[in-house]
Order: sequence, then C-alpha cells, then structure tokens
Amino acid sequence: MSTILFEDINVKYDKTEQYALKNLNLTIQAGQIVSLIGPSGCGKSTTLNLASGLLTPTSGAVKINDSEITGPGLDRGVVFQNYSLFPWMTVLENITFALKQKSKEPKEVITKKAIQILEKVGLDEKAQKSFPSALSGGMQQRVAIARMFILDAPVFLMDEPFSAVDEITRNQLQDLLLNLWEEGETKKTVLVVTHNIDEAIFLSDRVVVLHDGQIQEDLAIPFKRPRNRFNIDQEEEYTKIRRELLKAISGEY
Ligand SMILES: Nc1ncnc2c1ncn2[C@@H]1O[C@H](COP(=O)(O)OP(=O)(O)OP(=O)(O)O)[C@@H](O)[C@H]1O
Repeated sequence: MSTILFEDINVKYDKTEQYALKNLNLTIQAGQIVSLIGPSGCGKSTTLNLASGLLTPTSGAVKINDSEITGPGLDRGVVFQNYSLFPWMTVLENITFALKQKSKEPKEVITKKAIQILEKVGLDEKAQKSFPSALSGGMQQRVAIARMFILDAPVFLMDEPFSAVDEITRNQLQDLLLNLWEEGETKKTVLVVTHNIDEAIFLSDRVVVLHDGQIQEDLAIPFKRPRNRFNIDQEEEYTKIRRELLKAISGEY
C-alpha cells in the first residue's frame, strides 16, 4: 500500500510570474480515494503531474512512502481525460502491450488475462478487436480503466477521467471504477482531478479544494462503502458537504 506525500511544494512554471502551487502540504493516505477540485487554473493538474513524475517541483518533494518521485514509473497508473490509448493498436493489443512491459509470462497467458479484464469491464470480442477510434468515448475509458487495473500499480492518478462523456456513461464509469477498486485485495491509492462536485463526493474518502495554488478546504466524506448514488444524495450530510464544497470552490468562505 502506498501513501502519496506532497511536502512543502512550490511550483513556478518558466516565464510566469505567479506560483502555480504555493507551500502545498498534502498527504494521500494509502488505500484512500482523494479528489482534487477547484476553479480553472487553481493547480489541480499541476498537482497530479507532480505525482505522475511529469513535472518536478520548483521546491519541496513529492514522495511515495519514503521514496522521492523523480519521474514517471510503473508504480503509478495514469488515466487522462482524452483517452490514454495507442490509436494504432487494437483494444486487445493496447492491454497486452502494457502487460508485456510488466510481466514475463508467456504470450498466451498475457492474452488470456487481457481478454478477462476486458470482458469484466464490458467489452466484447468485437470491441476487443477494434481500434480505439471505432469506440465511443465511454468505451475507450473502459479500456483505459481496464489497463490501469491489470497493470496493478499501487497508485492510480486520474485527470478528469470522465469529463468527456455524457452523464449516464459518466455514472457507469464511476461505478466501474469503484467496483474494481473495492474488489482489490490491497486497496489502490487514488488521486482524481475533477470539476464535478457530485463525482468528487461519490468517489472519495476526502475532497480537497484548491484555490490559487493553495489548499482551501479538505473535507472527509463519511458515507459508507459500497456507495449507492441514489441513497447518499438523499442524506442531510450530503447537502451540507455539497454546499461547503461549492462555497470553497467559488471563493465564498
Ligand atoms: N506549462 C505551463 N506553463 C506555464 N504556466 C502553466 C503551465 N501549466 C499550467 N500553468 C499555469 O499554472 C496554473 C495552474 O494550472 P493547472 O493546469 O494546474 O490548473 P487546473 O486547476 O488543472 O486548471 P483546469 O481546471 O483549467 O484544468 C495556471 O495559472 C496555469 O495557467
């Protein structure tokens, strides 16, 4: 199990005056799902890119357990908004290619595992043989989620993973993510960037609101798992949390 630690982080991009992140201290406990939310430009993707190793902080350190992150690594699975698949490979090849990087098992075993996970996320043989461009956005994100789970990294990083799909598909993908996460023997540590308050509440153990590169609010989400979206939004606590987050996001404190 892996804890992600952001320690005294400052980030200033080249040729900019402002700091994108200022004195950020944040710990994502092992096995927790934490959402980052906040207005456009507040530093959500910058924070996620630090954890993925695509970006180095100007000062401070990002660690997984005791090890400082110095670049991308197989210990972190990543899903972006605009599908992280190789367009020149079929869906099945996208999964087997990823698995081959990690596993020395025979080709037949790898193919069998890939087919199993794709069936589990609801992609039949026809979809498996298709190229990503022939699939809907929702189906492509199913492939990206399948790949993330089969690679079995202890940390998942997701940048607006469901924002390009319609609301029904979005709900289905959230359920898929939570079902796979709950099934896991060792719980993955998940950091999700989203613009959607209801998504953040439904998925998360904690929701962190960023504002101008600083933490504005850090709220625990108390609802028991497994969650049912049609039950939790009836609870009084839900309305209270939603209101609190909305206020923090819009800068009314
Ligand atoms: N490559 C870059 N070069 C210069 N400035 C950047 C770069 N990337 C981000 N920034 C700036 O850093 C700040 C934080 O950006 P970031 O993308 O992390 O915000 P965000 O909260 O993810 O925004 P959004 O919700 O619009 O995706 C913004 O002011 C942005 O303009």
